[in-house]
Amino acid sequence: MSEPEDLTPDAELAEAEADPEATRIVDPAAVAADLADPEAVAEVVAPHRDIATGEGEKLLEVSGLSVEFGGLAALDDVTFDIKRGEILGLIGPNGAGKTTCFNAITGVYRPSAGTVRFDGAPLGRIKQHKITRLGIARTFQNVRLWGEMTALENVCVGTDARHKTSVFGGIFRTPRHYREEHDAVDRGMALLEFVGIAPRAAEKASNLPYGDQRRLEIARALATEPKLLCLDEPAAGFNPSEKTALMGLIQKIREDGYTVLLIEHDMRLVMGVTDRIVVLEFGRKIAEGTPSEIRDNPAVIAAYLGVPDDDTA
Ligand SMILES: Nc1ncnc2c1ncn2[C@@H]1O[C@H](COP(=O)(O)OP(=O)(O)OP(=O)(O)O)[C@@H](O)[C@H]1O
Repeated sequence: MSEPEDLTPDAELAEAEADPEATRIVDPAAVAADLADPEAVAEVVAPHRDIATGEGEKLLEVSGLSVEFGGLAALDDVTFDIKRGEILGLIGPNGAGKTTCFNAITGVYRPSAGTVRFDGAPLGRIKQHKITRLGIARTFQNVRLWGEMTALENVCVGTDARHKTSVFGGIFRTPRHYREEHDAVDRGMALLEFVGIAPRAAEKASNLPYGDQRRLEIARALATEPKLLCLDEPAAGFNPSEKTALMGLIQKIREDGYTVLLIEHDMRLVMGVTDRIVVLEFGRKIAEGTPSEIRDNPAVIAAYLGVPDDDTA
């Protein structure tokens, strides 16, 4: 079967990939002229997502969630919800149960009690990869990328989660397979531009500066077209100006129609970017409210007392 002409990967990108002497820096405007237009990029980044939940209604409902490790209750009867279109912060001192809560929602851990409903249906005992397909994507506390793959390839792997081509289609290179491959490259480039690292598309992920690796992780998570994006300490290791830039990116992600669950240690960032905050301590929810309500909440102040600002979350 011959390759349909309009479905071949962009020539510039293929050339850059083939030339070992190349600087490995891709000019995004040469790969796709549309990347120069932020609105066009935002549209490609957030295509129509099939979300049953209405704007402002509960997208995720966590109810009575408990997780135990041996005798230790890492999460104890925790209840909260995330409304579609909001940025919800999940904070608490070290060991409070934030990551455990993420892991229980995303199918890494099995809760010992409680339920999680997502987009109107119970998640139950669903496997991790199925949760991605249902529309929950996450980044990790420690960056997890395919270091030997380029930035663009890392993102295209994310778009793969949405592809419909069967194994047969992949082996025999059906027109649909080519179309999806081409779409993945276009969308991958738009995602890299959206998070601010398109010029580094052809660089190996392991060669990217740390801050760009964190942005790449976010792009890869967005590539799966999630209904809910879970960010686990995305500003870890960032300097103040990188943190400010990250706040801008998180706001941009929300403006593009995504719902965000954010675990973050930096209080300035959490207070500045979230709509509501849930506070955990020793596995239990001790407070919930707007950033200003949380800032003045005596239980929260007590939980953090004596802990310098940058070490809290
Ligand atoms: N896989 C595990 N096995 C045993 N105990 C665990 C496991 N994961 C977490 N814990 C324990 O559960 C509790 C909650 O940990 P968790 O990592 O969820 O906290 P956290 O709020 O995310 O902390 P941090 O801010 O330090 O990342 C801690 O006491 C931790 O030691």
